[in-house]
Amino acid sequence: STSCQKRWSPLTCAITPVPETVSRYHAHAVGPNQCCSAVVQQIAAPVSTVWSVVRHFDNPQAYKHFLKSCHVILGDGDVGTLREVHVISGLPAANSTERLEILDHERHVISFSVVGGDHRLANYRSVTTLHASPTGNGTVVVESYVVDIPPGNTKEDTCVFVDTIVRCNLQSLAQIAENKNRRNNK
Ligand SMILES: C[C@H](/C=C/[C@]1(O)[C@@]2(C)CO[C@]1(C)CC(=O)C2)CC(=O)O
Repeated sequence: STSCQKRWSPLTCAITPVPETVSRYHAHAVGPNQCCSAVVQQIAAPVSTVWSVVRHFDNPQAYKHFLKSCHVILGDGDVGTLREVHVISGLPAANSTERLEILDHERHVISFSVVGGDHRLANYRSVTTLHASPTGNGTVVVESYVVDIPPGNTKEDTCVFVDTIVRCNLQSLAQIAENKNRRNNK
């Protein structure tokens, strides 16, 4: 897996057309007291393997290691389902109530919004899309978000905080998907 966020070279970006799911799903309306960013993670496993992990809205803790538990409080796993997650100790957060906004198994798009909870990221919404790597049979994950800047915080600090958590989550997703891919290929 990658040890840090991999940036595409200008050449790669120049010759790789932007998939329509990137332009369509990662464009966020950002208000004056909000911040927005995106994290890109390369994974050495096929999109189908990565999707088999990230698609389970009721089991984020499978790869999000800041979460210690999750249970569904409403819905059947489709758009509109509500989950409540509980956070490990040590973070400025205890729990969060989150709504599934998009779950597209064809385009490999999952999106959720935070609708409540005891934490500081009000109106957090993220979109995660999976793309087959331009070369080889790996996956490029793009996760973007928009969130209110908490009172007393700067835009930069908010982005650093959220980018750090998202990057950890995607690095963990890479490990899990690559391990699963190795097991599948045994
Ligand atoms: C940044 C985002 C999650 C954040 C949190 O889940 C939370 C909603 C409660 O605990 C956190 C781990 C940190 C926080 O302050 C707000 C990443 C993700 O889960 O996709």
